[in-house]
Amino acid sequence: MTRISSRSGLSDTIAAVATAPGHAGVGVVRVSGPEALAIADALFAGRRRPSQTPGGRFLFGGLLGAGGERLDEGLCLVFRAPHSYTGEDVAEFQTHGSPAVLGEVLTRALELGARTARPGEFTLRAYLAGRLDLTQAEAVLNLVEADTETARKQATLGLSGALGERVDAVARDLTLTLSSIAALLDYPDEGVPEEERQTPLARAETELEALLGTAHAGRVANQGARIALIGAPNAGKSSLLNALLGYERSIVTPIAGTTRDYLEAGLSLAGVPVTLVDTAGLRDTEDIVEAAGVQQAVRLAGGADVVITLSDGSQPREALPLELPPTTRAIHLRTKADLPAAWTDPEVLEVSAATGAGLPELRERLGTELLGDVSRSEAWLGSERQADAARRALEHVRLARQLPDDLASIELEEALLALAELTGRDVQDDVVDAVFRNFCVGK
Ligand SMILES: Nc1nc2c(c(=O)[nH]1)N(C=O)[C@@H](CNc1ccc(C(=O)N[C@@H](CCC(=O)O)C(=O)O)cc1)CN2
Ligand SMILES: Nc1nc2c(ncn2[C@@H]2O[C@H](COP(=O)(O)OP(=O)(O)OP(=O)(O)O)[C@@H](O)[C@H]2O)c(=O)[nH]1
Ligand SMILES: [Mg+2]
Repeated sequence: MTRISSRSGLSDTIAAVATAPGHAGVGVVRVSGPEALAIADALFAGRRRPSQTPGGRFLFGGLLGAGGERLDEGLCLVFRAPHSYTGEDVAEFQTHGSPAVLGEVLTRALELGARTARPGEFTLRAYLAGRLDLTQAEAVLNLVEADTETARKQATLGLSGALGERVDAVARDLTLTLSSIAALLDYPDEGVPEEERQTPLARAETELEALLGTAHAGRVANQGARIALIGAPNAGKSSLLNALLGYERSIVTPIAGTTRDYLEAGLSLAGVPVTLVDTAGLRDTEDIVEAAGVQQAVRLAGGADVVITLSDGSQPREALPLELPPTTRAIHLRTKADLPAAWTDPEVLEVSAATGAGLPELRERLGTELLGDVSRSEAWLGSERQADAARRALEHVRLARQLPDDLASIELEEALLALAELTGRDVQDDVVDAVFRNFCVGK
């Protein structure tokens, strides 16, 4: 991917295919910048010239090659600055969704003076035009990549500006405190009344803590999570994987040691994209293939976001031959609940892959482990970059609460800088570049 520098070449006109590679009903080429409508005039022949068409309209007509031949028939959408996604003049060509047509239309736009858009450059332009803040731009990225309901909901919330508003509310409290400190600095004997200083700061601290509490859920919603199934041979790991998936993905037999190589399968759980990992049953074994599988299982348990341990409820209980680190998010299951129980434990969830008993409860527990108890109607932090900035802001606010007025001011300025970086209101070019580098071309 080309490295972008966010402020260079912004007066150019850019073009890209906006739809996914491959064949589809309709495909879109987008052109944005000062020459967009002039390019459209040369590329498109309809009832009217695009440059003579008011913004917000579409034209039906022919898309023309260099010799005036028809490449396809399609639509031209006309947007006029500042009333477009980027804030610039934009022409969109909606063609039949063939890579051949889209490739030739794009080539023609480039011949007519556009240059290929860099990854995320349409959205970058929207950000630089002040139409989106950086949290909204990142929400666009998360929305394009969303596969599941929770990811989609959070991205839509972020796109509406809800996350930026949460951050701005904190920033207002910090500014308020800073100004009351500044107003009293000339009167060194007075100091800011404790209450005037602590109330907004306490509120800011609480809100930043709440925001940071959403970072894990945000990461899981956007990146997904890995859930490893761990237990002795025959505990019912593969059966549970199949039951959760709703189809027979993994081989199940009464022979202990059936699963040797690990196996992954994707599904949506709690509206979150999840990879379930079935592993070899843990035991000492002479079989070198199985032993390698057991080693893998231990490694997979270590790398999983959640570990589900399974113990056969119809057999005498045996301890898991594996120490999970105390920080592991683990759910313990007693399997084969349809059979007479050889043991019970109120701490352990009972499930039966055979009857489906306990699976709704298991899905709910998994939802809690994955997302925590954050409110789904509030905006969550949507990237590591945002979480990092929020963390720095929180540290400065905490310090400010313990320091005398003049030193507190310095910490509050720092906290405000971190928040401005979060929303992108005041941010270094390289941070912006790093955000947009993750986009695809055409977005
Ligand atoms: N064809 C197409 N569909 C798309 C986009 C696009 O660029 N093209 N979008 C891009 O990712 C998203 C929609 N986002 C957009 C946001 C603002 C404007 C826009 O023109 N706004 C003007 C006019 C508003 C109005 O007419 O009410 C404005 O805000 O002034 C267009 C698309 C999703 N669907
Ligand atoms: N009655 C009953 N039998 C089950 C249940 N789940 C699994 N079994 C049986 O238990 C045996 C082992 O099941 P698997 O799912 O292959 O167990 P596993 O943990 O994957 O075993 P390995 O791959 O050998 O480690 C099979 O005969 C299953 O039919 C259940 O919920 N109820
Ligand atoms: Mg198995």
